Amino acid sequence: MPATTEHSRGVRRVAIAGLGAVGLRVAEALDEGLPGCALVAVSANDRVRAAERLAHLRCPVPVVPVEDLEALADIVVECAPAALLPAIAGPFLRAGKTVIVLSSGAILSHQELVQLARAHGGQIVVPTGALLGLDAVTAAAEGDIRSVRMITRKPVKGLVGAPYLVEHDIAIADITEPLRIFDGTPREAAIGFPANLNVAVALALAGIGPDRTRLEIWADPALTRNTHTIEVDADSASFTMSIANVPTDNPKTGRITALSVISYLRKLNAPLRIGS
Ligand SMILES: NC(=O)C1=CN([C@@H]2O[C@H](COP(=O)(O)OP(=O)(O)OC[C@H]3O[C@@H](n4cnc5c(N)ncnc54)[C@H](OP(=O)(O)O)[C@@H]3O)[C@@H](O)[C@H]2O)C=CC1
Ligand SMILES: O=C([O-])CC(=O)C(=O)O
Repeated sequence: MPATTEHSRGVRRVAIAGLGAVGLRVAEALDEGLPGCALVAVSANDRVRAAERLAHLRCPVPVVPVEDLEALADIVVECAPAALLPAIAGPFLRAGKTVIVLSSGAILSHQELVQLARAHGGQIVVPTGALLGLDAVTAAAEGDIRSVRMITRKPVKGLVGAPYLVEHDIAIADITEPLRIFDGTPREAAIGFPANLNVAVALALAGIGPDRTRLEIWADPALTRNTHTIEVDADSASFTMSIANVPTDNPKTGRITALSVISYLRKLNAPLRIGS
């Protein structure tokens, strides 16, 4: 029997659930061409507007409700509001397929999705997204990590409206100095900042979990970029890394987020794969 080659493995059909700052950029990259991947369908809230946003693609694809995606695709990129994670991921995982999750904060309150993946041979992929260094953190976690700390600084418009600020009556619209607005864990932040701190949950899942990881969030009126610094102390290494994200049209979301998904999809079929 001939050996299976990249060529004979066939093309992976990719669906995108959510056509905002992340989804549209990923759709454009797939349309431009990622070896071994083909965009087959997308979902959005406003399907008419989504079709208009896809009109410039070389090969526009259908815009369908999220429940129709699984029949069309092998992989789904979840980049929609966090509350939709189970509806998007569930059907793919039940079919033993792959779900790339951007709303990673929602994984903590939907652990049943991990059970589904385990039971049916599917996989949930949390890309590095707007963060950095998850390869080093997962490697360190194979040994003993003593502590992980993350400090996030965001422009005011990247934070306004977060439930934590509303519940604790913290006003940031008119601050003139940096203000620490949160000191806690990624598990708490996933509830209080569901659209702002997916990166902290991704870091926690890579390292020592959502209760032992420490997180500070600052609102900084002088900033134009979302910045994240992670500090890890492990028996294998100590490291500190920072990233300053250029925002997209959505001030909560850095440009590098979509690029992280694109690089993951490109690696799926690459003859030389860099990074884990
Ligand atoms: N892990 C990470 O590092 C990061 C994660 N994120 C997270 O990724 C997700 C996507 O971010 P972003 O692209 O900036 O978000 P946007 O708000 O820009 O886009 C969200 C998209 O979801 C669509 N949507 C809303 N309701 C539905 C529905 N019922 N069915 C299908 N689609 C729907 C919207 O449709 P419409 O266009 O019609 O309104 C929109 O296209 C968010 O959860 C965000 O918090 C963001 C940055 C970094
Ligand atoms: O964590 C997020 O969801 C987004 C974020 O901070 C960023 O884009 O820098």
